[in-house]
Amino acid sequence: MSEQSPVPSVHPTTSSMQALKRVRTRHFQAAKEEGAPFTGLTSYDMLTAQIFDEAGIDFLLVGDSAGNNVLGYDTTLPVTIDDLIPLTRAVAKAVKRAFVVADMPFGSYETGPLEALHTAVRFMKETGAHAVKLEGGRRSAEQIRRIVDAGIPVMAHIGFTPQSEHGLGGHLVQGRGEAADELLADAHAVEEAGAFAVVLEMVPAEVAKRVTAELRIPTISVGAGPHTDGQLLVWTDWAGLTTGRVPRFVKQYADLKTILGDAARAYKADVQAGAFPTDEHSF
Ligand SMILES: Nc1nc(=O)c2c([nH]1)NC[C@@H]1CN(c3ccc(C(=O)N[C@@H](CCC(=O)O)C(=O)O)cc3)CN21
Ligand SMILES: CC(C)C(=O)C(=O)O
Ligand SMILES: [Mg+2]
Repeated sequence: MSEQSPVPSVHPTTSSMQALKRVRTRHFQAAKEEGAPFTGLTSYDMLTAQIFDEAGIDFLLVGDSAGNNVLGYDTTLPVTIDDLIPLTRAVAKAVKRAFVVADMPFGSYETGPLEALHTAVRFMKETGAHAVKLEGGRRSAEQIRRIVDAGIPVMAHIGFTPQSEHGLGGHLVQGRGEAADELLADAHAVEEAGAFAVVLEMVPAEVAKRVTAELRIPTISVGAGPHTDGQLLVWTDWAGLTTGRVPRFVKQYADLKTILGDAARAYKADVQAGAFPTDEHSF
């Protein structure tokens, strides 16, 4: 690093987000303008939320991916508001710095702006989350507008939207070829509706780059390449805990499946061998 141009304290070399007491919506905007990428992970419980918060992860999404990762469903479709409220409350209570986003589940906003507002109000009132997220571009624009007008920040989510996996015909990359224009239209629609950020899921990197350049609001990649303003991963994929198919866009930063499996086998072997518990574990 060159020492020739001292960096003013208001513009640290990494990100001005790191020093924040609490991350707020304007800081995502500032990060985009600074070109300092921010990070998010999903979280569904207090302990992971504390760990990720202390590690400096900027936002935690209490995703409806809890359906796959906590509740034992094959998809996110059966997940309800009542399933997510206690998980979101636990995450919001656990963090000091991270921005907490509550994911609105399938069937909680599609009928119209008032249903969407009612759901968003429930999450804000009952969980302590700082924003809500919902899926869909142009089709969800009125819902986004109504929630934002009530003073609730909205994170949009376009590209591959897991709640419509049957309509989309599987876990497929969105916005390829001619469909890039559709994706751009969705991105502009959510920005105009007042979303403070937009998740791009499973979108070609070059298309995500174009969206990021055209929008004023920050873009967040989950399987949309490196040219966005932030990155997001499902924590169980990222930590190597997922037992099912792990998407190609995931980088595994740990191997928790092996660590926990080895620990379970060692515990069982110790008990069978009389090696646990010993006097030091007894009263
Ligand atoms: N962000 C995210 N969204 C999801 O919907 C999701 C996760 N993560 N992680 C856990 C499960 C597993 N899912 C997925 C999603 C995509 C692929 C996948 O491998 N897709 C192909 C792309 C196919 C194409 O070319 O269109 C790939 O090669 O990555 C696998 C599992 C869905 N679930
Ligand atoms: C993958 C992200 C964007 C999500 O919606 C979830 O985890 O539920
Ligand atoms: Mg989700």
